Amino acid sequence: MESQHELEELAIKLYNIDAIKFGDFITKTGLKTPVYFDLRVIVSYPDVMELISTLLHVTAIKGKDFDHLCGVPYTALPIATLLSVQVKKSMLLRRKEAKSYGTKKMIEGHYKVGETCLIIEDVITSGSSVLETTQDLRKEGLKVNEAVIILDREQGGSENLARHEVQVKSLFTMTNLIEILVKHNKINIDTANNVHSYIKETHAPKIVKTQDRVLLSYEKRAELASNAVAKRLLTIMATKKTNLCLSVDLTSASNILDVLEKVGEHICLVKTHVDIIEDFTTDFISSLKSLAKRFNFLILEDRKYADIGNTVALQYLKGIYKVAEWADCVTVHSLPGEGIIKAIASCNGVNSQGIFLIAEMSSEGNLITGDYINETVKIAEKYSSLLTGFVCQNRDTFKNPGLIQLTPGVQLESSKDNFGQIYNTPEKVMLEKGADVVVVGRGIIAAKSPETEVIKYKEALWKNYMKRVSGKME
Ligand SMILES: O=c1ccn([C@@H]2O[C@H](COP(=O)(O)O)[C@@H](O)[C@H]2O)c(=O)[nH]1
Repeated sequence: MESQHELEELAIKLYNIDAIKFGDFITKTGLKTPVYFDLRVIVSYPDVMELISTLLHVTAIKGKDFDHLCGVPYTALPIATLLSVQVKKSMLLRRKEAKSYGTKKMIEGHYKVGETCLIIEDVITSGSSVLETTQDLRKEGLKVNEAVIILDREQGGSENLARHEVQVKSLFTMTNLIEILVKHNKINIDTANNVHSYIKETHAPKIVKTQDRVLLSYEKRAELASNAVAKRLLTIMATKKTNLCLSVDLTSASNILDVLEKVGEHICLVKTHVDIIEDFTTDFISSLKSLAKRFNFLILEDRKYADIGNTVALQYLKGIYKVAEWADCVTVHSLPGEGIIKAIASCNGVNSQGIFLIAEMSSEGNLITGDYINETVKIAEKYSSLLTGFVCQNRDTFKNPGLIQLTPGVQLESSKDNFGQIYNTPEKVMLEKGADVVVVGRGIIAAKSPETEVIKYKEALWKNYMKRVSGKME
């Protein structure tokens, strides 16, 4: 097979069936793009499906030694099926949600620990979907080191995956696909140049070189995040221009809703301790969720789970609070080990999931040691697509720019409360301590006018965020 000729034929077919569109589009993470790929339509075109699987076979798979194939759900599933038949290798199916009955398996099919699995995907941008599938397969003891892709958007996906030891081989990069379309007069040179500039602006090697996460903008960090909640939170922060999380540590449901009504437009996240509410009802949750939707903020239940996995799964799903049904994310101690993360992950499908792992605490005399912090970060690296970030106090605690540093213990003046809570200023946590999202509780809710106070915090935090991303830190 003359693969260049066939590749060009495929590019033209994809254009003709509207799998490639040019214009002004918004990506899943809320960013603008001049080109959009929708490869879901290919299932309606058997000739395109056949050409794709033949090309993937000939140019990317032939000669590779592997035991199984696994398509990233959903678009790549039929392609993986065709390939499995063509190359006579077994296929594995990764569920997006664990079954709620029976085996609760994430991976279907027959396999043995230590066997290798090749991943098949249609398009990669940040590489997060490939990474999620990789991590689920690795959890089962399978070896995953390669992914075969139809199109690499050249926005950092292959570099991110390489950092997780997954090598990417693609049929097209966005650059060569555009060249083919120009060559065959499908698009003009202006459209092509527009896409080239976009690739230059958004290509991630620049980002990868700048290892210091605190110098990157929240928009860029959203692209690098592999956890869906981290992506949403960073996008909200960038859109609303706020990195303030309000800790509504109030015991009356109506007081919580009143405060949120007044300050909702200024926050990106609300942090609850649901078990301190004396008049908790499911109506309260409905009102909380509708405020979150109206003002575009996420909900973090600061439950600080710390038991064995099985108990934590029950605490998260059951009881009167049913946290999994309404919280976008929860806080979790690393003390019991990685089982606690697996337990929360096994409950998925109930709500979009995020976990903030507690690496450090703001209280004086806490017992967390340097070794404990290092081991906590190691767990996080293993499960980075399940983690939204860390609750921590220092910029050196972790490096991964796709994770978020949530820092409590903040008031406008440095001080302490009567029980050892240590407060740093917005300037200090943003410029010295590396905070991304800053938690403020009593500084706002105990103020005479929370609606005035919230603006002071929001502005002080944002001013210092701008300072650090513009490189104007002293
Ligand atoms: O290390 C930690 C972890 C969590 N918190 C929580 O944050 C708020 C802080 O409230 P303030 O009124 O601003 O002190 C509170 O809900 C804590 O449970 C923390 O302070 N430190």
